Amino acid sequence: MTDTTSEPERLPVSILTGFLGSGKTTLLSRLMHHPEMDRIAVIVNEFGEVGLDDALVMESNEDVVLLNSGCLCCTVRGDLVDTLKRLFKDRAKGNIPDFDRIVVETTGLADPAPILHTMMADPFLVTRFRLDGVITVVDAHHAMEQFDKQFESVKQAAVADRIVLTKTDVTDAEQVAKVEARLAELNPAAPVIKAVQGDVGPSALFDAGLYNPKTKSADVSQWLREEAYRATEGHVHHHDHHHDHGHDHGHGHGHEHGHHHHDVSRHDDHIHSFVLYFDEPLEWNRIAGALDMMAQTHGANILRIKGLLNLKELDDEPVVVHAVQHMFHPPAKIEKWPNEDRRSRLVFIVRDLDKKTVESVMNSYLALEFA
Ligand SMILES: Nc1nc2c(ncn2[C@@H]2O[C@H](COP(=O)(O)OP(=O)(O)OP(=O)(O)O)[C@@H](O)[C@H]2O)c(=O)[nH]1
Repeated sequence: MTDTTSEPERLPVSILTGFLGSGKTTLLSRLMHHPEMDRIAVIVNEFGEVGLDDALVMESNEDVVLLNSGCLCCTVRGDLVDTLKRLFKDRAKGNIPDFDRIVVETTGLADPAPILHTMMADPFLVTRFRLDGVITVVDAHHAMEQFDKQFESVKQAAVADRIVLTKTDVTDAEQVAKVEARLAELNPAAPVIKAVQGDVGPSALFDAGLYNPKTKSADVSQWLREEAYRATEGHVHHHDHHHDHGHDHGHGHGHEHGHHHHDVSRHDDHIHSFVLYFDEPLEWNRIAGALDMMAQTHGANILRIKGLLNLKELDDEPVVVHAVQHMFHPPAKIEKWPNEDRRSRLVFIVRDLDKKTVESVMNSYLALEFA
C-alpha cells in the first residue's frame, strides 16, 4: 500500500481528451502560452497541430521544444510509456528544463481508459507519476448529436474530472443549457468550465486529483465528491420517468408522453453512477477480493471506481482506492478522514450495470466464509 505522504515526489499527469474536433488543440495551443504554464510539459501527437510559432527556442532534442512561456512541448515518440520515461530521464539529467506537471493530449477518438491503465500499470510510471485528472473537452454545438451517436464521447465525459465546454459562442443558450443538463446527469461530480476558443486558465484544469499540493495533503472530499453522486443517484438519464410511465400505464400512455424512439437507445442511458456505503470496518483481503471479483466479472462495464475505505487492520487511517475498468491503482493510505463519517464508501461509474447488481456481487463476496 502506498502512502500519500510520498505524493509530492510524484509528478502529476493530466489527461486531455475529447471528441474529434471538440477543441483540444485550440485549448492546448492557448494554454501553452499562458504564464502559469512555465513549469509544465505538454505531450502532443504532432507539433504541426498545435501551431507553434517562432517564439519558441529549439532544444537539442528535436522532439522537445521550449516555448517562450516556459512550457515544454513534446511529441510522442514510440508509445506514451516511452515518451513519459524519456521526459522523466531527460529532466533528471538536466537535458531539458525542469518541470513539475505533465499534460497528455489524446487523439480524438481515444478512449482514455488505456492511457489511464498505462499510468497505473507500468512500474516505472507508477512510482514517478500520479494521475492528476482527466480533462474532457466537450463541443457544445455538436455534443447532443455526438452523445447520441458515439459511445466514446459519452464515456469521455463520464470519466472526466473536469469538463471544458467549448464553442458556446456559436451555440444558442438553450442548446448550451441542454448540454449542461445532460453533462450534469452523465457526470454529476465534474465541474463544467465554459471556454471560448480555449480561453481557460491552467488553475481551473489542474489539481483535480486526490493530492492537493496547496495543503500538501490528500483532499479526498473534492476528489470523491460523493454527495454529487448521491444527489443524482440511480439512473442518470432524464427518461427514467418515461420508462416508468410505460410500465405503470401500459405502452400507449408512454408513447403519448413523447417517448421518442431514439431516446430509448441513447448512449448515456447506459451510464449509471452511484455510491455504496459500508457501515462496519472492512477486512482488506475481503474488500480487495470483492473489488477484484467485480473487476473480473464486470471489468469492461466499470468506467471508474473511486473509494474511501475504513479497514479493520488500520487504526483510523483511511485508505483510498481507484480503478479504471479492470485496473486498480495501488491503494493508498491518507492521513485523515474528510469528516466525521467513518463509513467506507465507493463511487461507481458504470455502463449497463445497476446498483443492485454491484451491491449483490460485492455483498456476496464480502459474506463468503473463508477458511
Ligand atoms: N467558434 C468556436 N470555434 C472553436 C472553439 N474551440 C475550437 N474551435 C474550432 O473548432 C475546430 C476544431 O478545433 P480543434 O482545437 O482542432 O479540435 P481538436 O479537438 O483538437 O480536433 P482533433 O485534433 O481533430 O480531434 C477549429 O476550427 C477551432 O478553431 C470555440 O470555443 N468556439
